[in-house]
Amino acid sequence: MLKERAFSAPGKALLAGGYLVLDPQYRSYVVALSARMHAVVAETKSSGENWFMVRIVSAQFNCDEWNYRVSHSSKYEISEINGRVNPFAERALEVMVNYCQPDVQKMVDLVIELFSDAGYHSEGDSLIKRNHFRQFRFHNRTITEVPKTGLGSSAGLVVVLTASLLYAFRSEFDATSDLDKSTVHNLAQVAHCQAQGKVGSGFDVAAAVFGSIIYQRFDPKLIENLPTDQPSIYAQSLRHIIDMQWEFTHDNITLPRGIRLMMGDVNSGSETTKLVAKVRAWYESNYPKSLGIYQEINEGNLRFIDGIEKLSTLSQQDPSRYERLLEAVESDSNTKEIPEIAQIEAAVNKIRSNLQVITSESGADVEPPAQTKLLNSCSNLKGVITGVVPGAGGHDAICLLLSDGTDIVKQTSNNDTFSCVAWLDLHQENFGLKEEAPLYYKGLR
Ligand SMILES: Nc1ncnc2c1ncn2[C@@H]1O[C@H](COP(=O)(O)OP(=O)(O)O)[C@@H](O)[C@H]1O
Ligand SMILES: C[C@@](O)(CCOP(=O)(O)OP(=O)(O)O)CC(=O)O
Repeated sequence: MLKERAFSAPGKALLAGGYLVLDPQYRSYVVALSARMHAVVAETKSSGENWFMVRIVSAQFNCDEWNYRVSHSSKYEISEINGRVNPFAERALEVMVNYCQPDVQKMVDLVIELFSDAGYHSEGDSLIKRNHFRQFRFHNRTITEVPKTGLGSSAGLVVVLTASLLYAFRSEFDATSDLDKSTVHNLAQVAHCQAQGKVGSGFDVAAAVFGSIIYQRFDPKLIENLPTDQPSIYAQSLRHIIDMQWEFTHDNITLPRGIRLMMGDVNSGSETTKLVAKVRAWYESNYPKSLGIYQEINEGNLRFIDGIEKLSTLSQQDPSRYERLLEAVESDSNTKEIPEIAQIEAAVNKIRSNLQVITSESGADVEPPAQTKLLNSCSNLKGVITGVVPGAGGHDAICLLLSDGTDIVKQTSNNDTFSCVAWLDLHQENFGLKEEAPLYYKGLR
Protein backbone atom coordinates (compact mmCIF):
# COMPACT_ATOMS: atom_id res chain seq x y z
CA MET A 1 0.00 0.00 0.00
CA LEU A 2 1.41 3.38 -1.02
CA LYS A 3 1.46 5.71 1.96
CA GLU A 4 -0.13 9.09 1.29
CA ARG A 5 2.50 11.84 0.98
CA ALA A 6 2.60 15.54 0.11
CA PHE A 7 5.18 17.84 -1.48
CA SER A 8 5.41 21.58 -2.13
CA ALA A 9 7.62 23.82 -4.30
CA PRO A 10 7.98 27.62 -4.46
CA GLY A 11 7.27 30.29 -7.07
CA LYS A 12 10.04 32.61 -8.27
CA ALA A 13 11.19 36.10 -9.21
CA LEU A 14 14.21 36.67 -11.43
CA LEU A 15 15.79 39.80 -9.93
CA ALA A 16 18.86 39.95 -12.16
CA GLY A 17 19.74 38.09 -15.33
CA GLY A 18 16.67 38.34 -17.56
CA TYR A 19 17.45 37.31 -21.20
CA LEU A 20 21.16 36.85 -20.46
CA VAL A 21 20.28 33.74 -18.42
CA LEU A 22 19.22 32.02 -21.65
CA ASP A 23 22.95 31.78 -22.40
CA PRO A 24 24.86 29.39 -20.09
CA GLN A 25 27.76 31.85 -19.71
CA TYR A 26 25.75 34.39 -17.65
CA ARG A 27 24.83 34.20 -13.96
CA SER A 28 21.39 35.20 -12.68
CA TYR A 29 19.89 35.94 -9.26
CA VAL A 30 16.68 34.01 -8.61
CA VAL A 31 14.55 34.47 -5.53
CA ALA A 32 12.18 31.71 -4.42
CA LEU A 33 8.94 33.00 -2.98
CA SER A 34 6.60 32.10 -0.16
CA ALA A 35 3.82 31.30 -2.65
CA ARG A 36 4.03 27.55 -3.16
CA MET A 37 2.44 24.82 -5.28
CA HIS A 38 1.40 21.67 -3.39
CA ALA A 39 0.56 18.08 -4.34
CA VAL A 40 -0.84 15.25 -2.21
CA VAL A 41 -0.44 11.80 -3.73
CA ALA A 42 -2.25 8.62 -2.71
CA GLU A 43 -3.20 5.29 -4.21
CA THR A 44 -6.81 4.44 -5.03
CA LYS A 45 -8.49 1.15 -5.79
CA SER A 46 -7.08 -0.30 -8.98
CA SER A 47 -9.25 -1.33 -11.91
CA GLY A 48 -7.07 -4.38 -12.48
CA GLU A 49 -7.03 -3.77 -16.23
CA ASN A 50 -4.14 -3.53 -18.67
CA TRP A 51 -3.68 0.06 -17.72
CA PHE A 52 -3.61 2.27 -14.64
CA MET A 53 -5.23 5.64 -14.00
CA VAL A 54 -3.71 8.87 -12.70
CA ARG A 55 -6.36 11.32 -11.56
CA ILE A 56 -5.11 14.87 -11.05
CA VAL A 57 -7.49 17.12 -9.15
CA SER A 58 -7.26 20.91 -8.85
CA ALA A 59 -10.30 21.63 -6.71
CA GLN A 60 -9.53 25.36 -6.40
CA PHE A 61 -10.25 25.96 -10.07
CA ASN A 62 -13.90 25.06 -10.46
CA CYS A 63 -13.14 21.47 -9.45
CA ASP A 64 -10.82 20.95 -12.45
CA GLU A 65 -9.60 17.43 -12.94
CA TRP A 66 -7.69 15.44 -15.50
CA ASN A 67 -7.99 11.64 -15.67
CA TYR A 68 -5.10 10.02 -17.48
CA ARG A 69 -5.17 6.41 -18.57
CA VAL A 70 -1.67 4.96 -18.93
CA SER A 71 -1.27 1.85 -21.08
CA HIS A 72 1.68 0.21 -22.79
CA SER A 73 2.05 -1.71 -26.03
CA SER A 74 5.20 -0.89 -27.97
CA LYS A 75 5.45 2.35 -25.97
CA TYR A 76 3.57 4.14 -23.19
CA GLU A 77 0.26 5.65 -24.29
CA ILE A 78 -1.37 8.36 -22.20
CA SER A 79 -4.91 9.55 -22.82
CA GLU A 80 -7.14 11.93 -20.89
CA ILE A 81 -10.44 10.07 -20.83
CA ASN A 82 -12.62 13.22 -21.16
CA GLY A 83 -10.41 14.99 -23.70
CA ARG A 84 -9.37 17.63 -21.14
CA VAL A 85 -6.05 19.36 -21.74
CA ASN A 86 -3.29 20.25 -19.27
CA PRO A 87 -0.01 20.09 -21.18
CA PHE A 88 2.12 20.48 -18.05
CA ALA A 89 0.43 17.65 -16.14
CA GLU A 90 0.38 15.39 -19.20
CA ARG A 91 4.04 15.92 -20.06
CA ALA A 92 5.13 15.42 -16.47
CA LEU A 93 3.29 12.07 -16.45
CA GLU A 94 4.64 11.07 -19.86
CA VAL A 95 8.24 11.83 -18.96
CA MET A 96 7.85 10.01 -15.64
CA VAL A 97 6.44 6.77 -17.08
CA ASN A 98 9.16 6.68 -19.71
CA TYR A 99 11.81 7.21 -17.06
CA CYS A 100 10.43 4.88 -14.35
CA GLN A 101 8.86 2.26 -16.67
CA PRO A 102 6.07 1.15 -14.31
CA ASP A 103 4.39 -2.18 -15.10
CA VAL A 104 0.91 -1.04 -16.19
CA GLN A 105 -0.71 -4.29 -15.01
CA LYS A 106 0.72 -4.16 -11.54
CA MET A 107 0.68 -0.42 -10.96
CA VAL A 108 -2.04 0.88 -8.63
CA ASP A 109 -4.27 3.80 -9.64
CA LEU A 110 -3.19 7.17 -8.26
CA VAL A 111 -4.91 10.36 -7.23
CA ILE A 112 -2.90 13.58 -6.97
CA GLU A 113 -4.57 16.61 -5.43
CA LEU A 114 -3.09 20.00 -6.30
CA PHE A 115 -3.23 23.17 -4.23
CA SER A 116 -1.69 26.51 -5.14
CA ASP A 117 -1.09 29.41 -2.78
CA ALA A 118 -2.97 32.65 -3.34
CA GLY A 119 0.00 34.62 -4.80
CA TYR A 120 -0.03 32.77 -8.13
CA HIS A 121 -3.38 34.13 -9.31
CA SER A 122 -5.36 37.35 -9.12
CA GLU A 123 -7.94 37.18 -6.33
CA GLY A 124 -10.96 38.02 -8.47
CA ASP A 125 -14.11 36.92 -6.67
CA SER A 126 -12.50 33.81 -5.19
CA LEU A 127 -13.39 32.50 -1.73
CA ILE A 128 -11.01 31.35 0.97
CA LYS A 129 -11.32 27.85 2.39
CA ARG A 130 -9.19 26.94 5.38
CA ASN A 131 -8.49 24.18 7.86
CA HIS A 132 -6.35 24.41 11.02
CA PHE A 133 -3.13 24.46 9.01
CA ARG A 134 -3.58 26.04 5.59
CA GLN A 135 -5.81 28.25 3.54
CA PHE A 136 -6.34 28.42 -0.22
CA ARG A 137 -8.41 30.55 -2.59
CA PHE A 138 -11.17 28.80 -4.53
CA HIS A 139 -12.15 30.25 -7.89
CA ASN A 140 -15.34 29.55 -9.79
CA ARG A 141 -13.48 29.36 -13.10
CA THR A 142 -11.24 26.78 -14.73
CA ILE A 143 -7.44 27.16 -14.38
CA THR A 144 -6.84 28.70 -17.82
CA GLU A 145 -9.44 31.43 -17.21
CA VAL A 146 -8.05 32.76 -13.93
CA PRO A 147 -5.45 35.55 -14.51
CA LYS A 148 -1.89 34.69 -13.38
CA THR A 149 0.54 36.94 -11.52
CA GLY A 150 3.61 35.40 -13.21
CA LEU A 151 5.22 33.53 -10.30
CA GLY A 152 5.77 30.35 -12.34
CA SER A 153 2.77 28.17 -11.53
CA SER A 154 3.57 25.69 -14.30
CA ALA A 155 7.14 25.14 -13.06
CA GLY A 156 5.88 24.54 -9.50
CA LEU A 157 3.18 22.23 -10.82
CA VAL A 158 5.60 20.12 -12.87
CA VAL A 159 8.04 19.86 -9.95
CA VAL A 160 5.48 18.70 -7.36
CA LEU A 161 3.89 16.28 -9.84
CA THR A 162 7.31 14.88 -10.75
CA ALA A 163 8.22 14.38 -7.09
CA SER A 164 4.83 12.73 -6.39
CA LEU A 165 5.12 10.37 -9.36
CA LEU A 166 8.75 9.49 -8.67
CA TYR A 167 7.65 8.45 -5.19
CA ALA A 168 4.62 6.55 -6.49
CA PHE A 169 6.55 4.64 -9.17
CA ARG A 170 9.54 3.83 -6.99
CA SER A 171 7.77 3.56 -3.62
CA GLU A 172 10.47 5.73 -2.12
CA PHE A 173 11.54 9.33 -2.38
CA ASP A 174 13.52 11.59 -0.10
CA ALA A 175 12.90 15.31 -0.66
CA THR A 176 16.04 16.11 1.37
CA SER A 177 18.32 13.91 -0.76
CA ASP A 178 20.52 15.78 -3.25
CA LEU A 179 20.33 12.85 -5.65
CA ASP A 180 16.51 12.68 -5.59
CA LYS A 181 16.27 16.46 -5.96
CA SER A 182 18.63 16.43 -8.90
CA THR A 183 16.58 13.65 -10.55
CA VAL A 184 13.37 15.64 -10.04
CA HIS A 185 15.08 18.74 -11.43
CA ASN A 186 16.26 17.04 -14.62
CA LEU A 187 12.91 15.31 -15.21
CA ALA A 188 10.93 18.49 -14.53
CA GLN A 189 13.12 20.54 -16.89
CA VAL A 190 12.46 18.06 -19.71
CA ALA A 191 8.69 17.92 -19.03
CA HIS A 192 8.37 21.70 -18.64
CA CYS A 193 10.25 22.41 -21.88
CA GLN A 194 8.24 19.85 -23.80
CA ALA A 195 4.97 21.28 -22.47
CA GLN A 196 6.00 24.84 -23.32
CA GLY A 197 7.18 23.76 -26.75
CA LYS A 198 10.45 25.64 -26.25
CA VAL A 199 13.59 25.49 -24.20
CA GLY A 200 13.57 28.41 -21.74
CA SER A 201 16.46 28.98 -19.37
CA GLY A 202 14.78 26.78 -16.76
CA PHE A 203 15.44 29.18 -13.87
CA ASP A 204 11.82 28.77 -12.70
CA VAL A 205 12.06 24.98 -12.51
CA ALA A 206 15.47 25.21 -10.80
CA ALA A 207 14.08 27.63 -8.17
CA ALA A 208 11.07 25.37 -7.60
CA VAL A 209 13.47 22.51 -6.80
CA PHE A 210 16.41 24.26 -5.13
CA GLY A 211 14.90 27.48 -3.72
CA SER A 212 16.62 30.89 -3.92
CA ILE A 213 19.71 30.50 -6.08
CA ILE A 214 22.41 32.00 -8.22
CA TYR A 215 21.54 30.19 -11.44
CA GLN A 216 23.47 29.48 -14.58
CA ARG A 217 21.63 27.33 -17.02
CA PHE A 218 22.33 23.83 -18.37
CA ASP A 219 23.24 23.16 -21.99
CA PRO A 220 19.93 23.36 -23.93
CA LYS A 221 21.12 20.52 -26.21
CA LEU A 222 20.53 18.09 -23.34
CA ILE A 223 16.82 18.48 -24.03
CA GLU A 224 16.83 19.53 -27.68
CA ASN A 225 18.64 16.34 -28.74
CA LEU A 226 16.15 13.94 -27.12
CA PRO A 227 14.71 11.69 -29.89
CA THR A 228 11.04 12.51 -29.17
CA ASP A 229 9.99 11.26 -32.62
CA GLN A 230 11.69 7.86 -32.25
CA PRO A 231 9.69 5.84 -29.69
CA SER A 232 12.02 2.84 -29.92
CA ILE A 233 14.95 4.74 -28.44
CA TYR A 234 13.25 7.65 -26.61
CA ALA A 235 12.89 6.03 -23.16
CA GLN A 236 16.47 4.76 -23.17
CA SER A 237 17.87 8.16 -24.22
CA LEU A 238 15.70 9.91 -21.64
CA ARG A 239 16.99 7.68 -18.83
CA HIS A 240 20.55 8.23 -19.96
CA ILE A 241 20.15 12.02 -19.98
CA ILE A 242 18.25 12.26 -16.71
CA ASP A 243 20.86 10.19 -14.85
CA MET A 244 23.75 12.23 -16.21
CA GLN A 245 25.32 14.95 -14.10
CA TRP A 246 24.04 18.20 -15.66
CA GLU A 247 26.47 21.09 -15.62
CA PHE A 248 24.69 24.13 -14.23
CA THR A 249 24.95 26.47 -11.25
CA HIS A 250 22.35 26.47 -8.47
CA ASP A 251 24.17 27.97 -5.51
CA ASN A 252 21.82 28.69 -2.62
CA ILE A 253 21.38 32.29 -1.55
CA THR A 254 19.24 34.21 0.87
CA LEU A 255 18.45 37.89 1.12
CA PRO A 256 20.49 39.60 3.85
CA ARG A 257 18.85 39.78 7.28
CA GLY A 258 16.56 42.79 7.65
CA ILE A 259 15.97 43.14 3.91
CA ARG A 260 12.89 41.86 2.19
CA LEU A 261 11.40 41.63 -1.22
CA MET A 262 8.13 43.15 -2.30
CA MET A 263 6.34 42.25 -5.52
CA GLY A 264 3.85 44.62 -7.05
CA ASP A 265 1.36 43.24 -9.55
CA VAL A 266 0.93 46.02 -12.13
CA ASN A 267 -0.92 44.61 -15.07
CA SER A 268 -1.16 41.33 -16.90
CA GLY A 269 -0.61 40.81 -20.57
CA SER A 270 3.10 40.77 -21.43
CA GLU A 271 3.96 37.59 -23.25
CA THR A 272 7.42 36.30 -22.44
CA THR A 273 7.80 34.36 -25.72
CA LYS A 274 7.09 37.47 -27.82
CA LEU A 275 9.48 39.58 -25.76
CA VAL A 276 12.21 36.96 -26.04
CA ALA A 277 11.73 36.70 -29.82
CA LYS A 278 12.01 40.49 -30.24
CA VAL A 279 15.08 40.77 -28.03
CA ARG A 280 16.72 37.86 -29.88
CA ALA A 281 16.05 39.50 -33.26
CA TRP A 282 17.46 42.82 -31.98
CA TYR A 283 20.53 41.00 -30.60
CA GLU A 284 21.29 39.29 -33.91
CA SER A 285 20.80 42.35 -36.09
CA ASN A 286 22.79 44.66 -33.81
CA TYR A 287 25.75 42.38 -33.16
CA PRO A 288 28.43 43.19 -31.91
CA LYS A 289 26.97 46.35 -30.34
CA SER A 290 24.32 44.14 -28.67
CA LEU A 291 27.05 41.97 -27.18
CA GLY A 292 28.56 45.13 -25.66
CA ILE A 293 25.17 45.95 -24.09
CA TYR A 294 24.81 42.40 -22.72
CA GLN A 295 28.31 42.68 -21.26
CA GLU A 296 27.37 45.95 -19.55
CA ILE A 297 24.21 44.34 -18.14
CA ASN A 298 26.25 41.36 -17.00
CA GLU A 299 28.67 43.64 -15.17
CA GLY A 300 25.66 45.24 -13.48
CA ASN A 301 24.23 41.80 -12.58
CA LEU A 302 27.51 40.65 -11.06
CA ARG A 303 27.96 43.92 -9.12
CA PHE A 304 24.38 43.57 -7.84
CA ILE A 305 24.99 39.97 -6.69
CA ASP A 306 28.28 41.00 -5.10
CA GLY A 307 26.62 43.97 -3.34
CA ILE A 308 23.95 41.72 -1.83
CA GLU A 309 26.62 39.25 -0.71
CA LYS A 310 28.56 42.11 0.91
CA LEU A 311 25.47 43.05 2.91
CA SER A 312 25.07 39.44 4.09
CA THR A 313 28.71 39.30 5.12
CA LEU A 314 28.45 42.63 6.93
CA SER A 315 25.34 41.49 8.79
CA GLN A 316 27.33 38.56 10.19
CA GLN A 317 30.72 40.17 10.72
CA ASP A 318 29.77 43.61 12.01
CA PRO A 319 26.18 43.44 13.30
CA SER A 320 26.25 46.90 14.92
CA ARG A 321 27.38 48.65 11.73
CA TYR A 322 24.79 46.62 9.87
CA GLU A 323 22.05 47.76 12.25
CA ARG A 324 23.06 51.38 11.64
CA LEU A 325 22.97 50.74 7.88
CA LEU A 326 19.43 49.34 8.11
CA GLU A 327 18.36 52.32 10.24
CA ALA A 328 19.81 54.71 7.67
CA VAL A 329 17.94 52.93 4.85
CA GLU A 330 14.72 52.98 6.83
CA SER A 331 14.95 56.62 7.89
CA ASP A 332 15.92 57.61 4.36
CA SER A 333 19.20 59.23 5.34
CA ASN A 334 21.76 59.70 2.62
CA THR A 335 22.38 56.06 1.62
CA LYS A 336 24.74 57.13 -1.17
CA GLU A 337 27.43 57.28 1.49
CA ILE A 338 26.97 53.65 2.44
CA PRO A 339 29.27 51.82 0.01
CA GLU A 340 27.32 48.53 -0.09
CA ILE A 341 24.01 50.29 -0.80
CA ALA A 342 25.65 52.66 -3.30
CA GLN A 343 27.09 49.62 -5.12
CA ILE A 344 23.68 47.96 -5.39
CA GLU A 345 22.04 51.19 -6.58
CA ALA A 346 24.75 51.81 -9.18
CA ALA A 347 24.58 48.20 -10.39
CA VAL A 348 20.81 48.33 -10.84
CA ASN A 349 21.04 51.70 -12.61
CA LYS A 350 23.52 50.16 -15.04
CA ILE A 351 21.26 47.16 -15.67
CA ARG A 352 18.15 49.30 -16.08
CA SER A 353 19.67 51.94 -18.37
CA ASN A 354 20.85 49.19 -20.73
CA LEU A 355 17.48 47.43 -20.59
CA GLN A 356 15.91 50.78 -21.52
CA VAL A 357 18.19 50.93 -24.57
CA ILE A 358 17.12 47.41 -25.58
CA THR A 359 13.50 48.46 -25.09
CA SER A 360 13.70 51.47 -27.36
CA GLU A 361 15.78 49.70 -30.03
CA SER A 362 14.05 46.30 -30.13
CA GLY A 363 10.42 47.30 -29.67
CA ALA A 364 10.19 44.74 -26.83
CA ASP A 365 8.73 46.34 -23.69
CA VAL A 366 11.44 45.05 -21.35
CA GLU A 367 11.47 48.21 -19.24
CA PRO A 368 8.82 50.37 -20.89
CA PRO A 369 8.63 54.10 -19.96
CA ALA A 370 5.62 53.57 -17.65
CA GLN A 371 7.63 51.06 -15.61
CA THR A 372 10.68 53.34 -15.57
CA LYS A 373 8.51 56.09 -14.12
CA LEU A 374 7.02 53.75 -11.54
CA LEU A 375 10.38 52.33 -10.46
CA ASN A 376 11.87 55.83 -10.18
CA SER A 377 8.98 56.85 -7.94
CA CYS A 378 9.48 53.71 -5.85
CA SER A 379 13.16 54.47 -5.29
CA ASN A 380 12.11 57.80 -3.74
CA LEU A 381 10.05 55.97 -1.12
CA LYS A 382 11.42 55.66 2.38
CA GLY A 383 13.19 52.36 3.05
CA VAL A 384 13.41 51.23 -0.59
CA ILE A 385 16.92 50.10 -1.60
CA THR A 386 16.25 49.37 -5.23
CA GLY A 387 13.69 48.07 -7.68
CA VAL A 388 13.57 46.22 -10.99
CA VAL A 389 11.11 44.88 -13.52
CA PRO A 390 11.61 41.14 -12.82
CA GLY A 391 12.12 38.35 -15.33
CA ALA A 392 11.33 39.18 -18.92
CA GLY A 393 10.12 42.64 -17.88
CA GLY A 394 7.04 44.12 -19.49
CA HIS A 395 4.07 45.72 -17.81
CA ASP A 396 3.27 42.79 -15.48
CA ALA A 397 5.09 43.49 -12.25
CA ILE A 398 7.76 45.32 -10.31
CA CYS A 399 9.99 43.96 -7.61
CA LEU A 400 11.55 46.02 -4.81
CA LEU A 401 14.16 45.36 -2.15
CA LEU A 402 13.47 47.24 1.05
CA SER A 403 14.23 47.24 4.73
CA ASP A 404 12.06 44.94 6.84
CA GLY A 405 10.45 47.73 8.84
CA THR A 406 9.25 49.66 5.79
CA ASP A 407 5.49 49.85 5.32
CA ILE A 408 5.23 50.26 1.58
CA VAL A 409 1.46 49.74 1.46
CA LYS A 410 0.92 52.65 3.84
CA GLN A 411 3.37 54.90 1.98
CA THR A 412 1.76 54.28 -1.39
CA SER A 413 -1.94 54.20 -0.54
CA ASN A 414 -3.89 57.30 -1.62
CA ASN A 415 -1.09 58.17 -4.04
CA ASP A 416 -2.14 58.18 -7.71
CA THR A 417 1.34 57.27 -8.93
CA PHE A 418 0.92 53.84 -7.33
CA SER A 419 -2.76 53.29 -8.03
CA CYS A 420 -1.88 50.71 -10.70
CA VAL A 421 0.09 48.56 -8.24
CA ALA A 422 -1.36 45.72 -6.14
CA TRP A 423 1.25 44.71 -3.56
CA LEU A 424 1.40 40.94 -3.23
CA ASP A 425 1.55 39.33 0.17
CA LEU A 426 4.80 37.46 -0.43
CA HIS A 427 8.31 37.12 0.89
CA GLN A 428 11.58 35.54 -0.13
CA GLU A 429 12.09 31.95 0.98
CA ASN A 430 15.17 29.79 0.90
CA PHE A 431 13.53 26.40 0.52
CA GLY A 432 12.79 24.69 -2.75
CA LEU A 433 11.03 21.32 -2.97
CA LYS A 434 10.03 19.98 0.42
CA GLU A 435 7.88 17.33 2.02
CA GLU A 436 4.66 18.39 3.73
CA ALA A 437 2.21 16.54 5.97
CA PRO A 438 -0.89 15.27 4.08
CA LEU A 439 -2.91 16.33 7.12
CA TYR A 440 -2.33 19.99 6.17
CA TYR A 441 -4.68 19.58 3.20
CA LYS A 442 -7.55 17.64 4.77
CA GLY A 443 -11.04 19.03 4.27
CA LEU A 444 -9.94 21.56 1.65
CA ARG A 445 -12.06 20.55 -1.33
N1 LIG B 1 -3.08 24.95 -9.71
C1 LIG B 1 -3.00 24.40 -10.92
N2 LIG B 1 -3.72 23.32 -11.24
C2 LIG B 1 -3.65 22.76 -12.45
N3 LIG B 1 -2.87 23.21 -13.45
C3 LIG B 1 -2.13 24.29 -13.19
C4 LIG B 1 -2.15 24.95 -11.93
N4 LIG B 1 -1.30 26.00 -11.98
C5 LIG B 1 -0.77 26.01 -13.23
N5 LIG B 1 -1.27 24.99 -13.97
C6 LIG B 1 -0.93 24.69 -15.37
O1 LIG B 1 0.05 25.63 -15.81
C7 LIG B 1 -0.51 26.50 -16.83
C8 LIG B 1 0.02 27.92 -16.65
O2 LIG B 1 1.36 27.93 -17.04
P1 LIG B 1 2.09 29.21 -17.64
O3 LIG B 1 1.21 29.81 -18.69
O4 LIG B 1 3.47 28.79 -18.00
O5 LIG B 1 2.05 30.20 -16.40
P2 LIG B 1 3.13 30.51 -15.29
O6 LIG B 1 3.91 31.69 -15.81
O7 LIG B 1 2.34 30.82 -14.03
O8 LIG B 1 3.94 29.27 -15.15
C9 LIG B 1 -2.01 26.37 -16.65
O9 LIG B 1 -2.71 26.65 -17.85
C10 LIG B 1 -2.15 24.90 -16.27
O10 LIG B 1 -1.99 24.06 -17.41
C1 LIG C 1 13.39 36.32 -20.54
C2 LIG C 1 13.78 35.19 -19.60
O1 LIG C 1 15.18 35.24 -19.37
C3 LIG C 1 13.13 35.33 -18.24
C4 LIG C 1 11.64 35.22 -18.17
O2 LIG C 1 11.26 35.42 -16.83
P1 LIG C 1 9.75 35.53 -16.33
O3 LIG C 1 9.79 35.50 -14.82
O4 LIG C 1 9.14 36.74 -16.94
O5 LIG C 1 9.19 34.17 -16.89
P2 LIG C 1 7.76 33.61 -17.27
O6 LIG C 1 7.12 33.22 -15.97
O7 LIG C 1 8.09 32.41 -18.11
O8 LIG C 1 7.02 34.67 -18.02
C5 LIG C 1 13.40 33.86 -20.28
C6 LIG C 1 13.94 32.63 -19.57
O9 LIG C 1 14.89 32.76 -18.77
O10 LIG C 1 13.45 31.52 -19.85
